[in-house]
Amino acid sequence: MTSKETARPLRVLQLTDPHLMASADGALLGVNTRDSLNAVIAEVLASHGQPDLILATGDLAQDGSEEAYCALGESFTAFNCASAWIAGNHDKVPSLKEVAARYGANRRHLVQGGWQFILLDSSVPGKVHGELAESELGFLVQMLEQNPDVPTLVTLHHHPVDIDTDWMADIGLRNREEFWQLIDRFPQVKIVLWGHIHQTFEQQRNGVHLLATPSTCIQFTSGSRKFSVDDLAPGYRWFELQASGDFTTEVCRARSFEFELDQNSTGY
Ligand SMILES: Nc1ncnc2c1ncn2[C@@H]1O[C@@H]2COP(=O)(O)O[C@H]2[C@H]1O
Repeated sequence: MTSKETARPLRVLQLTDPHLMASADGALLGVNTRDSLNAVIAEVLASHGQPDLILATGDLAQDGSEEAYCALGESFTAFNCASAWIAGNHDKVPSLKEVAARYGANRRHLVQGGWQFILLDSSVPGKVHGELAESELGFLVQMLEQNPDVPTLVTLHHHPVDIDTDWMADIGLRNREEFWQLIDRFPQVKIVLWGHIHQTFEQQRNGVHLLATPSTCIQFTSGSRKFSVDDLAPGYRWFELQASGDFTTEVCRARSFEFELDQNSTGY
């Protein structure tokens, strides 16, 4: 292997909140969610090419159906790499895990390209908000203690900090203080990444980059007090991770996807 090859960054794709449904016609506020996911995937391949790893960060299905998870797996066959799927509030964990296992995507820990990826399940059956069970927090600590010198990305579905979108204040991660007390003990954590908020979010906290990403279907209006959807195109997040712990990231959108969003909706 040449020195140039060893310096190649790990290319990681985050796809989030696709809200797929059992029916191929399934739509959220007028947007066909399979079509929008496939438009995002086409944009990834045209703009960035093949990733080395895909993180699918929850609300993979709107209806928790096996058909929806199979549709996700089939869409991901456009990529040559592994993916890892986590649950959001709309998912049904048993079905998700069963189908994810068929696609080799039922993973909660990976070490690749000199980075560690820890995937946490913050879903609470029947609830919109998130919470990390003791078992998830224990797993997080165990992995961080076992890999003290490995730059780390931690991902979950729910937002673990306040965002400037008031109607979402009560539907983030409830036990976030416990989460941050743990993260604060481990300086190798470089990134905390989530979905759920259907919008771009980028901040820093104690040197940790806090990142969230548009949905592959509909978008919520940043800064809105009430439920509100924005007509921004579906999107994804791309990372280039160096083994040193340095990284770049950007959010991109499916530029040629045409859709008619029901902007008068007051919720779903
Ligand atoms: N008008 C609304 N007010 C509050 N919450 C809502 C409203 N409409 C939908 N929701 C919930 O808020 C969630 C935010 O993102 P989800 O896609 O998880 O699913 C959404 C619904 O469960």
